[in-house]
Amino acid sequence: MTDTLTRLAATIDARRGADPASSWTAQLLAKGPEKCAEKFGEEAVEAIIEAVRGDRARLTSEAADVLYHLLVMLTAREVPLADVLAELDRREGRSGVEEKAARPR
Ligand SMILES: N=c1c2ncn([C@@H]3O[C@H](COP(=O)(O)OP(=O)(O)OP(=O)(O)O)[C@@H](O)[C@H]3O)c2ncn1[C@@H]1O[C@H](COP(=O)(O)O)[C@@H](O)[C@H]1O
Repeated sequence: MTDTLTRLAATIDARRGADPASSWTAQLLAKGPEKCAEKFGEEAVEAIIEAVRGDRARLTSEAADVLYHLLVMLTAREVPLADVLAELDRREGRSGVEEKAARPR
Protein backbone atom coordinates (compact mmCIF):
# COMPACT_ATOMS: atom_id res chain seq x y z
CA MET A 1 0.00 0.00 0.00
CA THR A 2 2.79 2.40 0.90
CA ASP A 3 4.43 1.68 -2.47
CA THR A 4 1.20 2.57 -4.26
CA LEU A 5 0.83 5.84 -2.35
CA THR A 6 4.51 6.70 -2.83
CA ARG A 7 4.23 6.12 -6.59
CA LEU A 8 1.04 8.18 -6.77
CA ALA A 9 2.64 11.01 -4.76
CA ALA A 10 5.59 11.02 -7.18
CA THR A 11 3.21 11.18 -10.17
CA ILE A 12 1.31 14.07 -8.57
CA ASP A 13 4.55 15.91 -7.82
CA ALA A 14 5.65 15.43 -11.44
CA ARG A 15 2.41 17.11 -12.60
CA ARG A 16 3.44 20.49 -11.16
CA GLY A 17 3.61 22.76 -14.16
CA ALA A 18 2.21 20.11 -16.52
CA ASP A 19 -0.36 21.07 -19.15
CA PRO A 20 -3.74 21.42 -17.39
CA ALA A 21 -5.44 20.44 -20.64
CA SER A 22 -4.17 16.89 -20.28
CA SER A 23 -3.78 16.51 -16.51
CA TRP A 24 -6.49 16.68 -13.85
CA THR A 25 -3.77 17.01 -11.20
CA ALA A 26 -2.20 19.97 -13.01
CA GLN A 27 -5.67 21.59 -13.22
CA LEU A 28 -6.16 21.22 -9.47
CA LEU A 29 -2.67 22.41 -8.54
CA ALA A 30 -3.02 25.44 -10.84
CA LYS A 31 -6.10 26.50 -8.86
CA GLY A 32 -4.06 26.75 -5.66
CA PRO A 33 -3.94 25.05 -2.25
CA GLU A 34 -7.27 26.44 -1.06
CA LYS A 35 -9.12 24.87 -3.99
CA CYS A 36 -7.22 21.59 -3.50
CA ALA A 37 -8.30 21.62 0.16
CA GLU A 38 -11.91 22.32 -0.82
CA LYS A 39 -11.83 19.43 -3.30
CA PHE A 40 -10.41 17.11 -0.65
CA GLY A 41 -13.26 18.12 1.67
CA GLU A 42 -15.87 17.37 -1.01
CA GLU A 43 -14.38 13.93 -1.65
CA ALA A 44 -14.23 13.22 2.09
CA VAL A 45 -17.93 14.07 2.43
CA GLU A 46 -18.74 11.72 -0.48
CA ALA A 47 -16.84 8.95 1.32
CA ILE A 48 -18.69 9.71 4.57
CA ILE A 49 -22.03 9.42 2.77
CA GLU A 50 -21.10 5.98 1.39
CA ALA A 51 -19.82 4.86 4.80
CA VAL A 52 -23.15 5.84 6.38
CA ARG A 53 -25.07 4.09 3.59
CA GLY A 54 -22.90 0.99 3.99
CA ASP A 55 -22.20 0.50 0.28
CA ARG A 56 -18.79 -1.20 0.37
CA ALA A 57 -18.00 -0.90 -3.35
CA ARG A 58 -18.88 2.78 -3.52
CA LEU A 59 -17.03 3.47 -0.26
CA THR A 60 -13.94 1.76 -1.68
CA SER A 61 -14.09 3.97 -4.78
CA GLU A 62 -14.70 7.15 -2.78
CA ALA A 63 -11.88 6.23 -0.38
CA ALA A 64 -9.52 6.03 -3.37
CA ASP A 65 -10.69 9.52 -4.43
CA VAL A 66 -10.02 10.75 -0.88
CA LEU A 67 -6.47 9.37 -0.85
CA TYR A 68 -5.70 10.88 -4.28
CA HIS A 69 -7.10 14.29 -3.30
CA LEU A 70 -5.30 14.15 0.07
CA LEU A 71 -2.00 13.71 -1.79
CA VAL A 72 -2.87 16.59 -4.15
CA MET A 73 -3.65 18.81 -1.14
CA LEU A 74 -0.38 17.86 0.57
CA THR A 75 1.54 18.56 -2.65
CA ALA A 76 -0.15 21.95 -2.99
CA ARG A 77 1.19 22.85 0.48
CA GLU A 78 4.56 21.17 -0.17
CA VAL A 79 4.12 18.60 2.60
CA PRO A 80 5.92 15.42 1.48
CA LEU A 81 4.09 12.11 1.90
CA ALA A 82 7.30 10.86 3.56
CA ASP A 83 6.71 13.33 6.42
CA VAL A 84 3.18 12.03 6.96
CA LEU A 85 4.40 8.43 6.89
CA ALA A 86 7.17 9.32 9.36
CA GLU A 87 4.53 10.79 11.69
CA LEU A 88 2.53 7.55 11.45
CA ASP A 89 5.71 5.57 12.17
CA ARG A 90 6.35 7.76 15.20
CA ARG A 91 2.86 6.96 16.52
CA GLU A 92 3.12 3.25 15.79
CA GLY A 93 2.46 1.06 18.81
CA ARG A 94 1.10 3.86 21.01
CA SER A 95 -2.59 3.45 21.68
CA GLY A 96 -4.84 6.45 21.17
CA VAL A 97 -6.24 5.77 24.63
CA GLU A 98 -2.75 6.07 26.12
CA GLU A 99 -1.92 9.19 24.06
CA LYS A 100 -5.13 10.95 25.09
CA ALA A 101 -4.61 10.11 28.78
CA ALA A 102 -1.10 11.64 28.63
CA ARG A 103 -2.36 15.01 27.30
CA PRO A 104 -2.05 17.93 29.73
CA ARG A 105 -5.40 18.92 31.18
N1 LIG B 1 -6.01 8.65 -8.72
C1 LIG B 1 -6.37 9.54 -9.50
C2 LIG B 1 -7.70 10.09 -9.43
N2 LIG B 1 -8.75 9.80 -8.62
C3 LIG B 1 -9.74 10.63 -9.01
N3 LIG B 1 -9.35 11.39 -10.04
C4 LIG B 1 -10.12 12.37 -10.79
O1 LIG B 1 -10.68 13.30 -9.92
C5 LIG B 1 -11.75 13.92 -10.61
C6 LIG B 1 -12.87 14.21 -9.65
O2 LIG B 1 -13.92 14.66 -10.44
P1 LIG B 1 -15.10 15.52 -9.92
O3 LIG B 1 -14.60 16.74 -9.29
O4 LIG B 1 -16.05 15.69 -11.05
O5 LIG B 1 -15.72 14.63 -8.76
P2 LIG B 1 -16.46 13.24 -8.87
O6 LIG B 1 -16.66 12.82 -7.46
O7 LIG B 1 -15.73 12.27 -9.76
O8 LIG B 1 -17.81 13.55 -9.61
P3 LIG B 1 -19.13 14.19 -9.03
O9 LIG B 1 -19.50 13.38 -7.82
O10 LIG B 1 -18.82 15.60 -8.72
O11 LIG B 1 -20.09 14.03 -10.17
C7 LIG B 1 -12.15 13.02 -11.77
O12 LIG B 1 -11.75 13.63 -12.98
C8 LIG B 1 -11.33 11.77 -11.49
O13 LIG B 1 -10.94 11.10 -12.68
C9 LIG B 1 -8.09 11.09 -10.32
N4 LIG B 1 -7.21 11.59 -11.25
C10 LIG B 1 -5.96 11.08 -11.30
N5 LIG B 1 -5.52 10.08 -10.47
C11 LIG B 1 -4.13 9.59 -10.52
O14 LIG B 1 -3.29 10.66 -10.88
C12 LIG B 1 -2.51 10.31 -12.03
C13 LIG B 1 -2.24 11.55 -12.84
O15 LIG B 1 -3.45 12.03 -13.38
P4 LIG B 1 -3.45 13.30 -14.35
O16 LIG B 1 -2.89 14.42 -13.58
O17 LIG B 1 -4.87 13.54 -14.77
O18 LIG B 1 -2.55 12.92 -15.50
C14 LIG B 1 -3.34 9.25 -12.75
O19 LIG B 1 -2.51 8.43 -13.55
C15 LIG B 1 -3.92 8.49 -11.58
O20 LIG B 1 -2.94 7.57 -11.07
